[in-house]
Amino acid sequence: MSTRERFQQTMGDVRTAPAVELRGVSHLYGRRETAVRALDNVDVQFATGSWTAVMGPSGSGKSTLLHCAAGLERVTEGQVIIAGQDISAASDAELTELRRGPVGFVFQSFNLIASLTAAQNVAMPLRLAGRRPGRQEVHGALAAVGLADRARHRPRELSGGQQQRVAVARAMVTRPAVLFADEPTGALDTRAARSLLDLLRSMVDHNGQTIVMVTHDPAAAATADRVLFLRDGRLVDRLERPSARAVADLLASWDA
Ligand SMILES: Nc1ncnc2c1ncn2[C@@H]1O[C@H](COP(=O)(O)OP(=O)(O)OP(=O)(O)O)[C@@H](O)[C@H]1O
Repeated sequence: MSTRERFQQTMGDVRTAPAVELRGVSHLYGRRETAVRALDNVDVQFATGSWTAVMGPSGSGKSTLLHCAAGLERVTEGQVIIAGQDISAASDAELTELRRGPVGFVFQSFNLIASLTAAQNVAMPLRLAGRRPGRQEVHGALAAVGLADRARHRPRELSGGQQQRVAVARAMVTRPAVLFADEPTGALDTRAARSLLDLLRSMVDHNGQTIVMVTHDPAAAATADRVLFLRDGRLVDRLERPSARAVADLLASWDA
């Protein structure tokens, strides 16, 4: 194989490499007899430019999976590889760096700072990383979520759906390789939820964003490319390009 062919093959591998990979990941909370095995030997890959929904009963380990995959929680066993970097052995300082760069997080409760404007909230991750936020950068992130005209508004002057869009802009301003979302539509009404899901869909389709999202809502899960089902800390099922009906049927079959 020529050098050029080898180079092209390597570039192909880089492009098709998963954005996040969990290898044999287990996570225990507590110690000895009181320990809870929240994740049990999970192997999964999240392809670059794909959107995965994670579902399962309460306590099945969904948030733990998200937190371990994002480097917010250290795994007890196994490896987590984000953007080609094994973070399992990363130092606390390296994990902090990771949270300021390759990973973005959106929570159910928005978590915006009430006293700051939308633009100041979006600028916060850049400031925390020691950077002086550029006006274009911050306003570009707000414009991308359809809120260019709300930059000076404070969270209480925005609807729930708009606040969650600000949270998405804040997560995206550092251009993370992966956006993790924990019940992002959980506090929104049906219309605001739909609009947020459409925004996430277009980020995947038009920008090649990778998204991993925990949800209880079959309609939200059906907007993703793939749904993974967790039970007792194990991946027990998956659906590709699911309909809301298929997701709801599978959930119902577990309760039966
Ligand atoms: N900090 C903690 N200390 C001890 N046990 C914990 C802790 N966090 C979670 N657990 C336990 O780990 C298991 C998985 O919890 P996790 O929050 O990941 O579930 P989940 O599927 O996200 O649940 P829910 O849908 O209710 O949010 C549960 O049994 C839970 O009680």
